[in-house]
Amino acid sequence: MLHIEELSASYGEAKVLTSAGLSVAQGEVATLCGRNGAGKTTLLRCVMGLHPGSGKVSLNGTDLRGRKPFERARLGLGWVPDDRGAYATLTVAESLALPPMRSGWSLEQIYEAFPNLYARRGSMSTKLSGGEQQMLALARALRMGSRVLLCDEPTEGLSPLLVQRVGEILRQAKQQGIAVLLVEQNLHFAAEVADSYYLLASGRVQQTSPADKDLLTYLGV
Ligand SMILES: Nc1ncnc2c1ncn2[C@@H]1O[C@H](COP(=O)(O)OP(=O)(O)OP(=O)(O)O)[C@@H](O)[C@H]1O
Repeated sequence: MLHIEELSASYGEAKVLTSAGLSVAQGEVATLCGRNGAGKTTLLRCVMGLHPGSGKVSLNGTDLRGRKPFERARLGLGWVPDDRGAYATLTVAESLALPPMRSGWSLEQIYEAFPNLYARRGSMSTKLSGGEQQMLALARALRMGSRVLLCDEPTEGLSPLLVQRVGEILRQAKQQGIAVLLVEQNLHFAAEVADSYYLLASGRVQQTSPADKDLLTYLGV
């Protein structure tokens, strides 16, 4: 579904990605691990078209090179950023009422899956707690009808109960054939949802597994 090949990216002279590649199939959750500063967010940003990169990114066989972020979103990429990206001028209900780009979850489905967002539907998005904003970012991607979710540390700073909720929602998305590229440092959480694991180190990506001692040593867990 999502295929990344020989992706390279830099900030000025500093090379962050050098020939990185990975694939995520329909209904698969692929976890991307790596140390702080390894380039995980940069990789997601390149896939979304938010940072320039050379190499090939394709979605269901469609080459995304040269396409703007909104075009990629229309093709089915959903961005769940680590800074949550809440709209400062919209309430929760207004954020979720934006017309879906594709056929996504209904508002009823969203509010059933995210009861805390239903409770806070009249609040300004930026007044939500960090965890609630994280939920809103995920809810918006599902509401938009995204077929591939690019999730950047969706459990960061969440209470154990909310982490569990995110896990349930990702499993539900998987069952619907949605693919997820998950940047996650919490390997215990990843183990509950992931089908495959990749490690980003020295600008390259290699397939790994949570049982791989090298991975655990590398991540210091
Ligand atoms: N806008 C920027 N300008 C210059 N350098 C940047 C910029 N954004 C990120 N970097 C650098 O690029 C490298 C990769 O950053 P990135 O955020 O992609 O890593 P990461 O693996 O997601 O890290 P973390 O786990 O800490 O979020 C880091 O060394 C970072 O300092």
